[in-house]
Amino acid sequence: MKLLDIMKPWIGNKQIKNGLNENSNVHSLTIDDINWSSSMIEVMNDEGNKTGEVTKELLLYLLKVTAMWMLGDIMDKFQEAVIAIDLEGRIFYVNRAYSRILGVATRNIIGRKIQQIEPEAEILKVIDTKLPIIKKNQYIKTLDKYVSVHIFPIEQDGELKAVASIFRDSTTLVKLGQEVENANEIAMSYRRQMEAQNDLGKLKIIGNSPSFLRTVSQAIIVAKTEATVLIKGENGVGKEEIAKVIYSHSERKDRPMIMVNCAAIPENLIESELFGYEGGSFTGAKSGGKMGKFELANGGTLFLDEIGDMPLAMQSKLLRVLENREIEKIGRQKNIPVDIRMIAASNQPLDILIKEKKFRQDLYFRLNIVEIEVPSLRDRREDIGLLANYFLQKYNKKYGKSIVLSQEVLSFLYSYSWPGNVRELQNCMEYAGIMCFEDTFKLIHLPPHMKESIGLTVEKENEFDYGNGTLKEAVEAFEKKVILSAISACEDNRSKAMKLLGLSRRTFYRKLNDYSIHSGGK
Ligand SMILES: Nc1ncnc2c1ncn2[C@@H]1O[C@H](COP(=O)(O)OP(=O)(O)OP(=O)(O)O)[C@@H](O)[C@H]1O
Repeated sequence: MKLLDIMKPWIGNKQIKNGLNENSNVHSLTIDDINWSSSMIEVMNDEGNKTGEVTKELLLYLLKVTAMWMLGDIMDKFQEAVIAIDLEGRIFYVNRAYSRILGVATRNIIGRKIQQIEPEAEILKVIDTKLPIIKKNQYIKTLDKYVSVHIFPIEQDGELKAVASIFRDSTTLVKLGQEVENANEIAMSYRRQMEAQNDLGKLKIIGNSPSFLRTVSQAIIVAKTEATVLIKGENGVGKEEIAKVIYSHSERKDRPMIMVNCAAIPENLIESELFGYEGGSFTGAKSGGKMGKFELANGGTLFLDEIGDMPLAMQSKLLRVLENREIEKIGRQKNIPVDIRMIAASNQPLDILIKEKKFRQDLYFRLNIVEIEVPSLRDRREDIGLLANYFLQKYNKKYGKSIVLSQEVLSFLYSYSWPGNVRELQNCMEYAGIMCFEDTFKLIHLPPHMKESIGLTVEKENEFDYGNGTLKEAVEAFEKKVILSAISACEDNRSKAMKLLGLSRRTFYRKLNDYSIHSGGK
């Protein structure tokens, strides 16, 4: 390999004076032949004949200059920006990518001190520390760009001479990464929704609306933790169902879940119900004592429904349990340690109860570690059809029927305000399951309060004229009316009316005869 051939692209065919013979062929200096111990280096032609001489210093200088040109040209091809500063911070080298990424011309940078351009520049730190810095995806505010930087000291014979920095514009990469992350997030949320849907299938809880699926996803996520959860939502929205989702997805699913409806326990019994008592601790106490719900739930989960109805004195006790994780059993000297995962639910706005001093704020904060809101049925009307059909099938099975929803009822269900939420819808379907003896569930089969809401007349019991006769006459008149309305509700289908009334064939026909009820219910 010819050494000067390497230099050729940079120094061209110019003959180098000052040490090289006028006639020497600079292309013919062969690396392998150089005798570096000599102060003069011989230059040969291609045939191997000596054509001249060059001093070692000059050759070394040429090599350095060439190397710099060469490297400079190579570094200008880099996508990465390169900058080098001396120990005073003066910039003595930048490549083309540097001026492109920073948007400044090289001539405006070379010779300037980096302190004037960027006083806080990381590169300055390396002058003091002599330690390299590697940073990925640093956001540069002034450029609105992300860069990955590698700053390193340049030392010669153990002495720091300069500091260089190579950095890459990683904005596209970072943005791509962010997009991938977003895509992952979306995929995750779809996955969670899918899981939620599968779980709904297993749990027999119905709903496909985004807001309901979000609630279920939240429940599944929080289930894996030990956090106390407060479930909020109107009456009958399915708070208890969500509590079951949390329980069935938690680590404690194999241990008991004890449910307490705080509104259903009389105030004077709530303490003994929750905390239990030792035998003989008060008059009327069972001799063997009683385990409270907390003790029963030990190691498992306690679901306190309607927490807003808990008396204030009990709230203080509950707060103590949550803080100390031990219960004070009535009549017992020593507290009992408990390990309980708490889930509470309320359909009352606790913030208002707090303002009215009916609910302790400190207890609220203790319970409300994670809050889950179950949306009202009004706010997820997409679920109405699904739920209605689910309940109708359930009650069809229970009452041996095969009723289907009519379009008019379905439209009504979608437009109704559902103050009682899912429970009201469930009751409506059960009512139809009992009262409808046709194949189609029509408006007339809706429960009375719903019929009234759309102006359908409802026969009221107290509108019945019992007359002034004997009790027997009044009972007979009433019986006739009930039979007639059953026949009418079943559109003159007597077998259905018979079933609706719960009468045997013989009794039914005897009564038709007794009351002279003939065709068409007349
Ligand atoms: N998504 C659902 N899928 C199927 N059934 C549901 C769903 N949500 C609620 N239900 C049913 O509706 C009824 C009321 O639900 P739940 O008791 O969970 O409501 P809640 O909000 O706890 O009521 P409350 O405010 O009275 O305590 C229950 O019979 C329950 O099984």
